Formats: sequence, C-alpha cells, structure tokens
Amino acid sequence: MTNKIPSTYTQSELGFSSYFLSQLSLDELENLSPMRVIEVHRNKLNALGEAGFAELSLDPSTSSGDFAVGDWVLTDETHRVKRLLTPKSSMTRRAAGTNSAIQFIANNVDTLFIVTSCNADFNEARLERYLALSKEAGVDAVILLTKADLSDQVEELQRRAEALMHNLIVVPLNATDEDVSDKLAPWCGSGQTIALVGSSGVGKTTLMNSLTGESSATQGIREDDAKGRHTTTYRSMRPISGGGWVIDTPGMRALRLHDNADGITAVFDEIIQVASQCRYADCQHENEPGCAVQHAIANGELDAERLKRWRKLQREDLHNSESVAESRKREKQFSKTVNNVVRGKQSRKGH
Ligand SMILES: Nc1nc2c(ncn2[C@@H]2O[C@H](COP(=O)(O)OP(=O)(O)OP(=O)(O)O)[C@@H](O)[C@H]2O)c(=O)[nH]1
Ligand SMILES: [Zn+2]
Repeated sequence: MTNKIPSTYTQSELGFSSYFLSQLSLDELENLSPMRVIEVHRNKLNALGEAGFAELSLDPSTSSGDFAVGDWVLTDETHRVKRLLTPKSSMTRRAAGTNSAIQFIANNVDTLFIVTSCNADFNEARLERYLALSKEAGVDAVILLTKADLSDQVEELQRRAEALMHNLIVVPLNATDEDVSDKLAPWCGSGQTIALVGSSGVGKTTLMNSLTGESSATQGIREDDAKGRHTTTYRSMRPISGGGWVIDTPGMRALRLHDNADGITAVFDEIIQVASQCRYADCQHENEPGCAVQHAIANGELDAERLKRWRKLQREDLHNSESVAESRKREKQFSKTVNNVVRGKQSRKGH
C-alpha cells in the first residue's frame, strides 16, 4: 500500500526545515540523505525521501522501537540508518500494563488538533489534560469543536474552551461538511504535520477522511500475520490533499497523561501567576492567611473549579511521573548508546 505513495515530494514538502538541516555536518550533507519515517512496524521502518519510498535497514544494535513515526533519519545509499536527527517535538506515552517504559507516539508534529464535540463529550478537565500533553510535547494545540451543526450552545462552548489557555484557537465546525479542509488549511500547509486526538466518536476519522481524501476502507490494511490471525496495519503518516501530513497511529488514539509537570504549569499559567503572590511560598491555597488564590476566587477573578482541576491533574501527574522517571532515564541512556554505536561505525569507516 505504502508503495503507492507518489515519490514526488521535495524535502521541504516532507517537512524538512532549517531546524533539521542545521544538525548535519558537511560530511553528512554530502554523503547521506534525510528520510522521514512514515511507518514503524515491529521489525521494520518505512520512510519517504526525495528519492521516494524505501524500507530502511537498521544496525543490529538498534530496533524499530527506537524510532517514531515522523522522525527524520540520515540514510546511506543502501537505505541504512546512520543517524537519528533530534526531533522538534515528541509525543510519548507510558506503555500499557505494569511495564512503565516510555513509548514514542509521534515525533515532529507541528499542530495537534484536540477534537471534542459540542455535546456530552465537552469536558474542560479533559481538554486541559490534552493541552498539558501538547505543551509537554512541544506541539501547538488547536481545539476543534465538532458537531457544531447539532448544537445551539456553540458560542458558549467556544468561549469556555478559549478560556482554558491564553491565545488558544478554538474552531467550531461540522466535520461532515465539505468546507472542513478549507477551515483547517491554515495548519495544513506544505510541509506541516498534524495529528488528531480526542474521545471516540467525536469525528476524528471523519476529519481525517476529508483531509486525506480517502475513505475509511482504504486506511487500514487487513493482513494475516505469521500465525494466520488478522491484524490491521496502518499507514501511519499520510499526505493531506492540499499539502502537509497527518499522523495517525493506534497509540495516538490512546494517549494518557504522564510526566507533564511543565505542560500543566503552562496551561494553568494564570493560577500560578496569582499563587506567586501568596504570603507563604508553600501555600496550599486552602485557608492560609494572605492566600492570593483564595482572594482571587472570592473576587471572581479566578475560577474555583479550575483550581480543583489543576490540583487533580498535579496529583495524577506526580503519581505517574515518579514511576516513569527511572524508565525515562534508561531510555535516554539507551538512545545515547545507539547513536554512539552508529557514530563509532562511521568513524571506523573513515567518514
Ligand atoms: N452532524 C455531524 N456528525 C458528525 C460530526 N462529526 C462526526 N460526526 C458523525 O459522528 C460519528 C462518529 O464520527 P467518527 O469520525 O467515526 O469519530 P472518531 O472520533 O473517529 O471515533 P473513533 O474512531 O471511535 O475514535 C460519524 O457517524 C460521523 O458522521 C459533525 O461535526 N456533525
Ligand atoms: Zn495561596
């Protein structure tokens, strides 16, 4: 299926920019080709470059799990991966189950569309969670309010969503409408990469189909695995009709919050600003004297519900982060080893 993606993309259409270019040595610039990872399978990586589609070959010391959809890698003429370029943004999650390793979901996403619908799905706490996640990943977030055609509260919901973060853009729309691609065009220009998150049924698939001009039937490929079971293989990074790319992986649909302390701070910025004026540095904002937060709530300048949600998110984050701290350290150590091995090989070859 992937072979059918046309091989006519320039590097800049694929999303290559000065951020990545500046990471290349002169030697690498002359001898290696940048390629973008569009699919990560259990034991293979597929990528697109200026010369088209290729299945990449990996050093025995690395595995496909060390890479994420959207990554930029440098490859030699045999499509062997020589080096992974530092991503601009990185969306990760904790592995399911007791093993708390960090899994890469997608790298180098420019804009995350947080999708919610104008009905019972609308939930400020959930939106704040996704906003914290996007901040932590280094991705710009835009909120899409779907099913605007079915609601008479659209303006009210848009206002509430916009209040969640400074300068937050909220786009109400009907995902089934033909003008959807036009509405989203500002974030889907040439070389731009987007991803969609949100609960089940809010319209992600509908939006994706409009953007890519594909129907759901062509998105997942049913294959028989070695044991004869049916598995669905995803084309994880797909071109958007008007330019740009959309990343959709099964992991993207099951994102959870972890290790998001900086992201949470960014989303609840207004509370943190006020809290800096509390009399005591360790103020819990309950009933301490001189608490600026309680004062602001009493004056109607701060939302008491938002304070509650901030506390809850912080508690959750603390709980999750402590258990992943160790595994993250291990991941970092491992990727250093990977790059050292690759570099060692290069210097032995006299590059
Ligand atoms: N009227 C209207 N219907 C919509 C809108 N967005 C989605 N729908 C409908 O809602 C249903 C669910 O939409 P999907 O696109 O499958 O939702 P999803 O987010 O992909 O759901 P999952 O695949 O479960 O994650 C479909 O029947 C859509 O046609 C909208 O803006 N307006
Ligand atoms: Zn206080």
